[in-house]
Amino acid sequence: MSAVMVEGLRKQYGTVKAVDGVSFTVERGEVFALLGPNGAGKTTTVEILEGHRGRDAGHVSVLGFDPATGGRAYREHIGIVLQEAGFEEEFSVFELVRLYAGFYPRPRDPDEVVEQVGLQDKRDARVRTLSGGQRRRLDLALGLVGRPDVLFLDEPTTGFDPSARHHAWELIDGLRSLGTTILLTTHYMDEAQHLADRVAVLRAGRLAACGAPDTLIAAERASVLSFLLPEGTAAADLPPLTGRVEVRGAAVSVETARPAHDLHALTGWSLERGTELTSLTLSRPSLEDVYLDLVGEAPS
Ligand SMILES: Nc1ncnc2c1ncn2[C@@H]1O[C@H](COP(=O)(O)OP(=O)(O)OP(=O)(O)O)[C@@H](O)[C@H]1O
Repeated sequence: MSAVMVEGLRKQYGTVKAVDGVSFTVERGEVFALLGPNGAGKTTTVEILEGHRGRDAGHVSVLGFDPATGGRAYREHIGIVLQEAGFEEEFSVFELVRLYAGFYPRPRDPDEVVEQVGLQDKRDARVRTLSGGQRRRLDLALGLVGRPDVLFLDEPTTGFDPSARHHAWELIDGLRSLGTTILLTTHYMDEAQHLADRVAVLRAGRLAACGAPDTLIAAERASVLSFLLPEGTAAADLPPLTGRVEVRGAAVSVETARPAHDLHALTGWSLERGTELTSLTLSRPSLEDVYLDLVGEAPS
């Protein structure tokens, strides 16, 4: 059985269709990222899965529970890291993590968790004295401490400095290797590409695409070969290529679904003529390129 099953999910606020017939599954042990511009319906979807919001229609199951009616038994199996968690400001980091550990039947060791998220230096600091990034790490600690089977991470690294982000990625990779199923939302495409086994792109409450990043990239976008025309040659001299050739001055780019074939034809042609293909590059499209094609705007 999949860890998460969503079928025909709908949620409307007044006239706004926040989630408009969304279906997907997340397998056990998978890291799954929900992507989409502001207002696309990511948080609404995740909060319905967490049991924090009701739905208007559709079927939802997480670990066999309906989040709307699963109650405490359900919540003992999940961990939640919210975008804006309100904390007890006068607690110390350790006290708060230990308090949360007490809510779960088989928690992780609070000291280990504090160390895992890189807050050991702040173990005894009051929560109110933490920086924004340190608070986000505390959020992560509170989500982890209950040893959840499914962990929901809403924009887990927003506000992190680059090294804290890489540290969080390692932590999430580590949780995956322990078999934790992770559903995260993010606006960082490099994060999704690095962490997620599969991604779903939401646009205006609907699923625009779903699949492994590499599969989506291969399906949606060709690779681009670029180089400078050797001196004394013209575009008309180029060998037959499968891709679409664009020439601007001496700069040639070839958008191709068969990069090995076209690269071979070009390098063979160049060697035969005793020339060099200066500035030759083969660029692999990124998830961000595909995302922009799908949602028609920059990630926000
Ligand atoms: N409680 C609410 N009342 C009314 N409208 C809401 C409510 N919550 C969300 N919406 C609307 O539903 C739509 C989807 O919002 P949601 O927060 O799910 O998007 P999101 O993809 O998480 O966006 P972001 O990237 O900004 O977090 C938006 O148009 C939003 O204004």
